[in-house]
Amino acid sequence: LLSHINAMATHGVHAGDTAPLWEGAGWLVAVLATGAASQFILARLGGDLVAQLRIDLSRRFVDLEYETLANEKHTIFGSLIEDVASIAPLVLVAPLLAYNVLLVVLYVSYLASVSPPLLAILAGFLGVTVVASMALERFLRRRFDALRDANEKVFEYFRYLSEGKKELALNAARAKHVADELIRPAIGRSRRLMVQVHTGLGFNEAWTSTVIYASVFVIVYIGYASLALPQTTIMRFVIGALFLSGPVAFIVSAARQVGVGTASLRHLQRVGLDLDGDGSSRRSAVQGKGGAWQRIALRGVTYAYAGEEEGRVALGPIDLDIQRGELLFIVGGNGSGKSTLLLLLASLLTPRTGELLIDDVPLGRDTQPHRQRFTGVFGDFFLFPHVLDASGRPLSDERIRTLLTSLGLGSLVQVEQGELSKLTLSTGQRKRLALLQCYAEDRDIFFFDEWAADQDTHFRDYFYRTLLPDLKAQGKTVVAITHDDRYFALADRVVKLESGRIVSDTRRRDPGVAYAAGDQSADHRVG
Ligand SMILES: Nc1ncnc2c1ncn2[C@@H]1O[C@H](COP(=O)(O)OP(=O)(O)OP(=O)(O)O)[C@@H](O)[C@H]1O
Repeated sequence: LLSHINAMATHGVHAGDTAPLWEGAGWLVAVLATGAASQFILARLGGDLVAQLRIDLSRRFVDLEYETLANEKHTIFGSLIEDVASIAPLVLVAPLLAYNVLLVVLYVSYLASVSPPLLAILAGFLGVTVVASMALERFLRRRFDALRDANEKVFEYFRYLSEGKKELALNAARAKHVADELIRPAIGRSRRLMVQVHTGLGFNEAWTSTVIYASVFVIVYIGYASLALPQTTIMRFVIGALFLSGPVAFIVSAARQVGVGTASLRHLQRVGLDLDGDGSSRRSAVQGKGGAWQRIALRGVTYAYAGEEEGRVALGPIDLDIQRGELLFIVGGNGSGKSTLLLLLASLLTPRTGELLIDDVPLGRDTQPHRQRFTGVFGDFFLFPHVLDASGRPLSDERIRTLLTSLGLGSLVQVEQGELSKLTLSTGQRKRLALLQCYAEDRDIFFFDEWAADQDTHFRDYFYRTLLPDLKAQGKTVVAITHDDRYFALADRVVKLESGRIVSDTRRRDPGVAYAAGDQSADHRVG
């Protein structure tokens, strides 16, 4: 089309000659057809790439160690929203960039056929633009990273708004503090950085189009004044150079998506979600089974959370042996390390020093099979609506209904194809639903982090006197964190923590006795 327009412009058109019109129309149809086809292919490719990116990212979130984000829940929230949203355009723009680079190559080869000396002048101008753009990109890179971090802070404060809604509704002074002292400055910082980077990029775009017009101006001038080229050559070249400005402008403007997207890629790398890494090894182990065991032991284990001051440990050093089938209570004051101990036992945290042994064999690096031995309810548990068995299959509706009834939830929650109808219950009722999930999973070790704290007296009693002994009777190992001292006597063993150390480890001499006296009423037997 370009060459046809050039031929018409340089040779002229005779009055009444419709042939060039038809030829032009033919070329335009070809441009439309190939343009539409390429856009369709690009859209499909872009859609596939974005979908693949989302699948990859969510898989990596699943694979990511709990420990990595233990202190930074807002990071995961922000990454899922911000990073996916900004990497997607980067992925989408990649094929378009390739397409425009190809156009540039085609136009340049056409221009080379028109006039190599004029192309050399144009290349000089474009070279300056490319070098200036690259320098700007390097300069803005740190700003883009700072912008990503500033947005992270904004997300953290947004979380205050959703999770602290009730507190904020009650306390106008706090609501004002969050809005004026936290959110507004954080948004202000993000806005400043956004203005800086987009001003820089906008300046670069304006500069690039000026350079292209300047190059056309200089080409016309030098073409006539110094190189004494024929008018037709200069005109053909100028039209070609103006065609070239479109793809060049696109490539320069893509720097926005590239800048934001690569900042998000670097952010993912920082939080351990590197898209280049290979998560397949851990994924392959997910299906692994725990295997038979008799004793889990911690030897000289210490743990310190990231960001804690040097030398301060949350737990340890600790030595602890747990026998299969034991009903163990972990007790102690707030912050004494009970939850941390539980996370270490389940190898959700990795000891800083010491090791976890299964039947005297160190656990090693592949912790997945060991984790499959555990099911339980964390202090800050999350409730999934789908009830699955140990191998991930939906539990039968009939079985779920039986469990719901035994947990006093039969009339509150319906079930259809393994999915619970609602999770919006009271805190105590939600904990019972969480317990239902544990029964569905039916693993070797059941753990409970202050499960009974939100239960009414009846259910609390039922938990300690019926549920826990039932689990033990089924051969399960039970580790329960508790403050309910009136039930301590029901455990086989009570381990007490203080300031991260075990200060007492008491075993009952006759583990059978207390259970014989326990409440075994049929209407509350689970399963
Ligand atoms: N995610 C975390 N990041 C940093 N420090 C933590 C984190 N979780 C716990 N800690 C610290 O580790 C220590 C032990 O905490 P842990 O939650 O294990 O105590 P706990 O005995 O379960 O307390 P509680 O009875 O209040 O639940 C505390 O000093 C606490 O400040």
